[in-house]
Amino acid sequence: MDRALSELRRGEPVVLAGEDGRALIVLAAESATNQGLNQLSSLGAGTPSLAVSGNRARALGFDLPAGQPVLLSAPGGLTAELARELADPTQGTGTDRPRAVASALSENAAEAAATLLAKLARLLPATVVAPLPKGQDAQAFAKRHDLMAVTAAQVCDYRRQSASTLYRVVEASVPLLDAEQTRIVAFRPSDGGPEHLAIVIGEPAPGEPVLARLHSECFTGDLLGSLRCDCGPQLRGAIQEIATAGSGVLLYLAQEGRGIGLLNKLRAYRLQDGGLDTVDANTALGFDADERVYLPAASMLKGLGFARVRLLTNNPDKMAQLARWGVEVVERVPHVFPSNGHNEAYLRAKAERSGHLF
Ligand SMILES: Nc1nc2c(ncn2[C@@H]2O[C@H](COP(=O)(O)OP(=O)(O)OP(=O)(O)O)[C@@H](O)[C@H]2O)c(=O)[nH]1
Ligand SMILES: [Zn+2]
Repeated sequence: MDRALSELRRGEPVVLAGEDGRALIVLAAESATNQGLNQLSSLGAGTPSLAVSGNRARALGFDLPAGQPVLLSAPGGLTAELARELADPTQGTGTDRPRAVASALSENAAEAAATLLAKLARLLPATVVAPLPKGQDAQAFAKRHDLMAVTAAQVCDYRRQSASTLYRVVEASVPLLDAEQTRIVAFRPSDGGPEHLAIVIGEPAPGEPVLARLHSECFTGDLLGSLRCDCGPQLRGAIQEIATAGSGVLLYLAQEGRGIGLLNKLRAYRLQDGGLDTVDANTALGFDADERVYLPAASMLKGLGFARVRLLTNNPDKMAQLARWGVEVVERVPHVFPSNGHNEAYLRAKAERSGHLF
């Protein structure tokens, strides 16, 4: 899977065997070149089309269900430029919709796995796809053409699989300005995927409910002090609050931009500057409003000996997901900071559209 993700990022095709018995040759729309599309045409059995999420299709103006994958075909032929424009609302003129014809696919179509594969590669959820010639075995075809091959089952199971293989790599003492008695415990999945950190302050007693904060990475807010969001104050505020309480743990989770990745978050910011709120910007790009998964967080907490938490959060989804993955949230501790003159609309959207409890 990780090799397939990196192939997609490099603009190389990957073979994907669907649950529906069909197999596709897949290119990520945002890294596709015309040379790649030609290669797809000559390898595949049909004209390449663009697979997008239902959210992206709706943003393009097609009246189709949000949750289903959609196939866009271009009557005049799909070029790399058109694929990118259809995939990326921050590119092009926004007048491409009439140049594409949309058809909704079933939820378990191989194209849905192709979209998820692009998301896992931290790319826009849109792929150029061509069906494998009839009667071809996906593995044998990939081997013959020196391509990576994955199955839809591997794609759909990737996050769970990755979280279940997280292991402790190293632990070191790192005194912090606001919490001198701090250690960082680093976790890595066995496939070499994203690493997550547990920042353990003081000596929380295993078995007792631990004061915990799940913090999703925010390069702009955490490191640069961006005023567009509330992440910086929430990060430092959590460290201070845990230190004041005596002990606790902050998980620093590698899921930037609510799981869409930093570059896509910057794309979402462009759309927000054009008038969309934080939720609509995500869906216009083709993502869900929130793509985060807290299974790695639950695995890390349990790995550290904590099955019960007092959770610093305003986000009900964090509590629901932790409970689902076997960590009991015995109490929610509100984690609210004053707005700063730039993030009012963002905070309002969190409360009104994402159900945050302010
Ligand atoms: N896609 C997207 N992500 C954003 C935006 N603003 C902030 N983020 C990301 O949102 C996440 C915020 O994470 P958290 O503070 O842990 O979560 P939260 O949902 O705000 O929940 P609580 O703070 O626990 O109440 C970080 O990954 C940020 O990078 C935005 O406009 N778009
Ligand atoms: Zn932020």
